Order: sequence, then structure tokens, then C-alpha cells
Amino acid sequence: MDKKISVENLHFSYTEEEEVLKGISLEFDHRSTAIIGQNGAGKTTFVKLLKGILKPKIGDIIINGKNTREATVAELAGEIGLVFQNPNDQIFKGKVIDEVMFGPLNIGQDEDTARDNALKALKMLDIADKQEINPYDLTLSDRKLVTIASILAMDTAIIILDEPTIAQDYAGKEKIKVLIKDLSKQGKLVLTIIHDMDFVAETFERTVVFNEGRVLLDSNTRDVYSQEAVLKDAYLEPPHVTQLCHKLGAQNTFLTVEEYLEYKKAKTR
Ligand SMILES: Nc1ncnc2c1ncn2[C@@H]1O[C@H](COP(=O)(O)OP(=O)(O)OP(=O)(O)O)[C@@H](O)[C@H]1O
Repeated sequence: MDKKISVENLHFSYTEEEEVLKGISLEFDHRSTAIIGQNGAGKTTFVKLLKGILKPKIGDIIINGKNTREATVAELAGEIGLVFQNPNDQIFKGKVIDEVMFGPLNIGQDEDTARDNALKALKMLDIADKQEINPYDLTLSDRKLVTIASILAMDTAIIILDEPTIAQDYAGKEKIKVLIKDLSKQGKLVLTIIHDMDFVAETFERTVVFNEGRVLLDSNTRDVYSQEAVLKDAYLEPPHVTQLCHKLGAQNTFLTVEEYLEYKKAKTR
């Protein structure tokens, strides 16, 4: 299996008093993966370490063969793209098209390629008609889509999304769900921090649960959501449909309404 990210015994702290990550070992391959966990569990810190913005105190992170201790953020930029949780931390250009072209130009794409990739990314997110607008004149949900497009346009093998569904309505969430599945089919590693358990169930093959700086669970998404008691200890709940089906007496862990309906139909045949 092709390993794109390898994390070995990772420790990190911002201050002397408190260790935020307490020995994380994980490997990521091509599978789309959700990282879940309560606020403060260390998820954003973890992805900033993967991106090389922060450096490990102990342990190593290898991104496509490069150790983040030795590589600069600029060297890693062509391998790994990170969409920040808050779009305002990422956006600084006065026009959407310039914002989305900035990343590709920065990693050495020529002007024409950068423009083509930027337009392709804007089209994937259905916001190509917004290219001449100032990002700060857009709604928060469209601004978030602009930050996702900026990273897509760089065409990196690894794409990390921090809370992509924030401020999105149903249509926006569907757009992001389809995008993640498409990117994954293209062979990209998509890693996503997310609090929306229903979205996780419908979208990701693998789910990693962080709890107080450690990995509590790491398995395929169905297996993770079948462990209700362990999730409860981490102040997490399975998706609504999973809980409802259990309450209706189902033994299996259902991840979507469609799955449950199929199961009921098959039983009554
Ligand atoms: N720049 C910083 N300086 C000091 N402490 C920080 C800093 N950033 C985060 N922390 C602390 O590190 C811990 C982990 O924070 P982190 O943002 O990684 O968690 P998280 O799981 O992403 O939470 P959330 O779901 O709320 O985004 C928290 O206790 C937080 O207060």
C-alpha cells in the first residue's frame, strides 16, 4: 500500500506546562480519512505539524519521503495542501481569481497553467462566476469554497481540509462530499478534520478519533461508529441515523438512511 504520510511517536507542546500531542503514530495511504475528536483534542495542531508549519518536539513525520524536520514549508507546499478552518486566516488577495492562482504560482506553475488550474478548481466548486469579486464581498460559505479552490488548484497529492462544512448549507455540504469522493478516486489522499458525524458517515472510508492528544480509535468508519461506549468516553456520538437504528433494535451499524432502507427492504422480500 502506498504510504503518503508516516507519523512516528509524535509529541508536541506549545508551552512547558501542557503537552498537546502525546505520542501519535499513524500512517495514511490513499483512503479518504476523517479526524474527529472533541474541541482541544489536538486535531488542528496535528495537521499544522503535517504541513510543516509546526515542528515535532519528539518523533518524526515523513511526507512523501520528506522528513518535515528537514524540509521547509515551501519545500512541502508542492506535496501537501491545507485549507485552514477560518477562511480569513488564508485569504489575502483582492480578487478571487488572484487568490486561487497564488498557490499554483507560488509552487512554480507558469501563469497560463496556474490560471487553467485555478479556473478548473473554481468550476469544480461551482463558483467560477465569482472570479472577479473581492473574496471579502462573498458570503462566508463561498469564501470557504474559495479557500478550498486555492488548495485544489495547486494539485498536491495530499489535501487536508480543516472543518470544510462550516457555514455550508445542504447544497454546499453535498458539493464538498462529492468533491472529497472525486479527489479520492483520483488517488489523492484527503484528510479532513470535522465535527459533523453524519457527514463523516456518508463520506469517509476511514476515521481516526483523537482524544486528549492521543489516538483513541483508528479503523474503517463503520467500525469506529459501532463503538458507542468508547466514543462516549471521548464525548462523541455516532451519527443520528446510527443511533436511531440502534434504538429501533437494529444490531448492525448503519451509516446512511439509504443503507437502512435497503436492509429493511431485503428483510421483507
Ligand atoms: N498557538 C497556541 N498556543 C498555545 N496553545 C495552543 C495554541 N493553539 C492551540 N493551543 C492549545 O492546544 C490544544 C489543542 O488545540 P487544537 O486547536 O489543536 O485542538 P482541536 O482538536 O483542533 O480543537 P478544535 O476542534 O476546537 O479546533 C488546546 O488546548 C489549545 O488551547
